[in-house]
Amino acid sequence: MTTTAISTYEPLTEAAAIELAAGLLTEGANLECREIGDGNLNYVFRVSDRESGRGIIIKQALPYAKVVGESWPLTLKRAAIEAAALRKHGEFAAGLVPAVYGTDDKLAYTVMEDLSHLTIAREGLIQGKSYPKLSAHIGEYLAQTLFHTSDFALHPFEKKRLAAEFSNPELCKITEDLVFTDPFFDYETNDFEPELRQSVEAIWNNDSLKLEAAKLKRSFLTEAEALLHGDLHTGSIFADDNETKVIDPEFAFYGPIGFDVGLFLANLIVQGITRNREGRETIVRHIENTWDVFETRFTELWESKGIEDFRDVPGYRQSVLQKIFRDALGFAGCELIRRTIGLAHVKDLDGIEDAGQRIQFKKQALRLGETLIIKRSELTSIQDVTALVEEL
Ligand SMILES: Nc1ncnc2c1ncn2[C@@H]1O[C@H](COP(=O)(O)OP(=O)(O)O)[C@@H](O)[C@H]1O
Ligand SMILES: CSC[C@H]1O[C@H](OP(=O)(O)O)[C@H](O)[C@@H]1O
Repeated sequence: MTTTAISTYEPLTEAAAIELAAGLLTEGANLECREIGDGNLNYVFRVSDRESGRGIIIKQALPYAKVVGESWPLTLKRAAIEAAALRKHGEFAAGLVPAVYGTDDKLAYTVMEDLSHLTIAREGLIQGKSYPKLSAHIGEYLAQTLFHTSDFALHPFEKKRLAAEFSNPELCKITEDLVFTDPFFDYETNDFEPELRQSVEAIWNNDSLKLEAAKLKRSFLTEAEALLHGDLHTGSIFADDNETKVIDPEFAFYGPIGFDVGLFLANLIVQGITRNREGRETIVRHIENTWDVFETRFTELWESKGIEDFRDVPGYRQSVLQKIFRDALGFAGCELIRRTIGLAHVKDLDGIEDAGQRIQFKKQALRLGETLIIKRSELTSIQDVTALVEEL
């Protein structure tokens, strides 16, 4: 795709987005455009042909975090990272990410496949949808993207080249602060109802919990295991009954494999907390199936494509998967806590209108988060985890 005549960064308008899209949609098409971004950080323009309804998406980074405003400057490079991660992950999980049609680093935008025929999984799950293929698809996505970008599959030179290409310090700092640090201290970014103060202060005063959070943060800071999505929550997944597409990898970087796995599990758990017994079963099955599919496919890839000299040493693969599982539970615990009392909440919980019920669910989320962090070495199977959700 060619770049525009605009030579310096400026935020796109709907009219400018139509101009950019004109060459990509059918010539002479009668185009319309709407800014549809509902995330925390970026503009998302949908340009479509009024007659056919066919569209494309132009996602543009702003030089600051949209949710806070200009007082929180943020690198424009995140747009290039997101496009490169979509392309790299697409090499291994084709069909599970949107196609990228073009990028412009100066204007910090990516042109990609329009997925408007699907629904954001968080929204659908809140409405009670079950998405029968969601966990099989995400388990597959996790195994393919994480295995193929790790030292288990790549020559060490290529792995380190990719790790350098995906250096993403500003976005990582957001996660280091908002997921791993701020919720564990009385910091002003935190945001919670007064009814939760007692539970929150118990977290701030719990040194054993904080010790484990510190270890998890250190893993996130130091363990360059694979190219992560970096923010794999259910708001970053489009789905229907047959299709699943993972979007928004602007937090991509080389980090611990369990982080992507844990974030997805945590966001399923949050949804499970809000459901009645029957609805919760669907979520429990998704939690179990995500791990089962991930573990099975990772094992197959290990055996068929693994290049590590120690690959066939008895017990090595099992120890790698055990570490990923343990890390995933710890990271899931941190995600549960930060989505409840940190800066960035989730609609699954905040959208509950009955205040008493909302507070009860949030307390459950905090308790489960603490348990996953503290007991991550004792929970040895995914059924140990789902038992905790079923017991609620
Ligand atoms: N490829 C796409 N097709 C259709 N809608 C999209 C697409 N990408 C993003 N969107 C819409 O824009 C919203 C925000 O996109 P997202 O990538 O999550 O932005 P942010 O980085 O700001 O969180 C999504 O929730 C979805 O509604
Ligand atoms: C100020 S960024 C807060 C939060 O937003 C990101 O999510 P998304 O881009 O999907 O809206 C990420 O989870 C950050 O932690």
